[in-house]
Amino acid sequence: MGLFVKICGICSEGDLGQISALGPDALGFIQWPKSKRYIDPKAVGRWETPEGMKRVGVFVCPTESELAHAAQYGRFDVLQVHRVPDHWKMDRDLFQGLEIWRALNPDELYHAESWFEFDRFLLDSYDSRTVGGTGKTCDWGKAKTLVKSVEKPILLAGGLSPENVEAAVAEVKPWGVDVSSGVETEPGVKDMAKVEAFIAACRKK
Ligand SMILES: O=C(O)c1ccccc1NCC(=O)[C@H](O)[C@H](O)COP(=O)(O)O
Repeated sequence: MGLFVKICGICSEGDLGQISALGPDALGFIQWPKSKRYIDPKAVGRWETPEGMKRVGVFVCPTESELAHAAQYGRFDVLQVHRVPDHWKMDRDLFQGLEIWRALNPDELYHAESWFEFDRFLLDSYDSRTVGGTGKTCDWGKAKTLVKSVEKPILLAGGLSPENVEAAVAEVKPWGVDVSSGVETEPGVKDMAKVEAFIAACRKK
């Protein structure tokens, strides 16, 4: 299988339609109300997406009831959680059939004991002022070490763009990549030329 590509922070049905046509593997919808990219799960639920393209709901330290509500209304396939405490657990039985991805920054190696709970990991940069969509690259050297040492698939995120994604993939060798601000004109508004260039760079052999 080739590199898995996720375009995150989609806020409108118009952007969604155009991005879907460009063929990424996953589409991300921010479920954190403080984000400029927040989108109501009920709106997401009304939007159609191509068969097999994963719908990812992105949360910050969510409660189980918040996850259940959004998963139901947004029709998500994946729940991606950011900033959950070290020993955060969830009742996987309540979310059967859904994948759970955990966002980490490359310094959080010490989370290892709770890693088995998650299906995938997303390595993102850390910013004390906000959570995701920062446009800041994370430490690719540390990310590379993590990719080698952790058995589960890892997506690299943080500050990726059409210009640097090939170099990032060559260095880190992640299972997948995730981008948001590197393909935007402003927070929540995607630039289709950049999305297309990003996906093309990811698909280059
Ligand atoms: O994008 C947001 O506003 C956001 C807010 C809260 C939690 C996560 C958020 N984004 C998550 C993502 O998966 C982004 O794609 C990832 O952080 C990379 O962002 P960027 O550096 O802008 O490419």
